[in-house]
Amino acid sequence: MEKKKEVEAGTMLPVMEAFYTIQGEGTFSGHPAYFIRLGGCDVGCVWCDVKDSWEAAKWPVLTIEDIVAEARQYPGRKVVITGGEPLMYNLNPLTTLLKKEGFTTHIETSGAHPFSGEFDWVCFSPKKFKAPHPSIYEVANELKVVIFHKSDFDFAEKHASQVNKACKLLLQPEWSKAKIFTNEIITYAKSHPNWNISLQTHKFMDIP
Ligand SMILES: C[S@@+](CC[C@H](N)C(=O)[O-])C[C@H]1O[C@@H](n2cnc3c(N)ncnc32)[C@H](O)[C@@H]1O
Ligand SMILES: Nc1nc2[nH]cc(C(=O)O)c2c(=O)[nH]1
Ligand code: SF4
Ligand SMILES: [Mg+2]
Repeated sequence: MEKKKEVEAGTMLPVMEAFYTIQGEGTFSGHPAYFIRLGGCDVGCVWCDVKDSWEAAKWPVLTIEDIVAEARQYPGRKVVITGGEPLMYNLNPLTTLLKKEGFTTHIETSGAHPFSGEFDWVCFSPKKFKAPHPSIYEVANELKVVIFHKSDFDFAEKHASQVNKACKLLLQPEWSKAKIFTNEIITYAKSHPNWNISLQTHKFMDIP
């Protein structure tokens, strides 16, 4: 099969980078995990911290067998699929293989494309720049809203009203605005205790 067809089928995927680190954000913050960062994103967040990932064509296209073989080199068995926007791709073949090899599968997504893949943990981080696809709301395990502007608290509540009942609710300061918004987020969580705070702890630790 030619590469383009393989990518459409999800049997080959553009990989910007893959690295073994500590999950810095969300419910699993502090847990060792192997990150697979897929290339390509069409959401266009002004404050995105990996704008380099946006152009899919820049990154090598690898077979899912090679991607999983690399992950197996490390002792951890949690894999986080991120990007870019990983749901631009059919993630069924990659996650099926990861699970067959004994990995627990997590995803970081804006939800802007139809959901695919078999995941143990779904982090849904909706964006104003491209509306989520309806398929994400019932599968999300955590709703992680980045706070960049005052209006993002209302945006967070709007999405909280649409996710499933078990979904955890997290507010994460946008990194460059953290000085301004962290106090507001603390005040908000104390008065709306259904919300918890997520920080990008890997940036404080200066690790990938
Ligand atoms: C780079 S994104 C990749 C996955 C997917 N495209 C998404 O946005 O969820 C990974 C996580 O980082 C968050 N993020 C990106 N830039 C950020 C920033 N400047 N400050 C705080 N969080 C950020 C996103 O909201 C998302 O939860
Ligand atoms: N350590 C670490 N934790 C993370 N959690 C989500 C990340 C992401 O970019 O998806 C990320 C990341 O880039 N590094
Ligand atoms: S959806 Fe994710 S990868 Fe895409 S621009 Fe936004 S933060 Fe960056
Ligand atoms: Mg990151």
